[in-house]
Amino acid sequence: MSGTSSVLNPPADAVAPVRHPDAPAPGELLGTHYEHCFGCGGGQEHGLHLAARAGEGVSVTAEFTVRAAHQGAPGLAHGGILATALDETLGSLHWVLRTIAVTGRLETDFLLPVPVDTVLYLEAEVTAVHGRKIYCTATGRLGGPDGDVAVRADALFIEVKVDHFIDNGRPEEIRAAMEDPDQVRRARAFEVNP
Ligand SMILES: CCCCCCCCCCCCCC(=O)SCCNC(=O)CCNC(=O)[C@H](O)C(C)(C)COP(=O)(O)OP(=O)(O)OC[C@H]1O[C@@H](n2cnc3c(N)ncnc32)[C@H](O)[C@@H]1OP(=O)(O)O
Repeated sequence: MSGTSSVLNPPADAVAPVRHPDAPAPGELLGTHYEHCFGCGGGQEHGLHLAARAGEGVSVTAEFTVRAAHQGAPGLAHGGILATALDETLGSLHWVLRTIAVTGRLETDFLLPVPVDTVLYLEAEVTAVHGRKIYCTATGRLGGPDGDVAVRADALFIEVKVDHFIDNGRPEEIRAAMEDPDQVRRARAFEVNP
């Protein structure tokens, strides 16, 4: 889209993304990557509780119901919350790539106001990969998966090793996550499966 920074345009030698052979089947619910994640975790009372599903190719779909706790203007979703919903949906793509990655850059367009109690129907896909750089795009629609686009984003995610979290996270949470065998198994599986 015009207005998107040139750093979000994949270089000429970028390659098409490849769906990992062990990616969840299209339609499968992805679940949370971390119980206390504000985007998808069940342990965050006012979090987004965003539910994402694997899509075809290297894509995902997700739904987010805007609640009163997510307001900016009266009765309307806060823009930062909508950016978070886009970021979380884009982050879910990495279940399909089976790569751990973090957001390096996220550029968002806010096209329509999003009222409290509405469902935002989100969709994201990886468009290209260049080394550790993962180029992706997302939309959020109102009224249904084919409804009007209310928000959209282009983003660059950067692949990292699990050490990114171990080295930079707060020791209490890292220790708790590392004591959760499911969390460790999941993180390691992402690292060892090319
Ligand atoms: C316990 C385990 C749990 C696991 C849970 C899974 C969590 C999932 C969470 C999901 C939650 C939802 C998601 C979230 O919210 S993720 C949370 C929000 N994001 C972050 O916290 C990331 C913070 N940033 C960093 O840690 C570093 O800057 C990273 C790791 C991103 C890069 O630093 P690193 O030292 O590693 O790499 P590099 O600097 O050599 O750069 C490498 C290449 O990338 C290019 N580049 C970099 N940045 C930008 C930029 N801004 N624009 C354009 N380009 C950029 C750079 O030019 C270079 O290109 P090239 O020279 O190679 O061509």
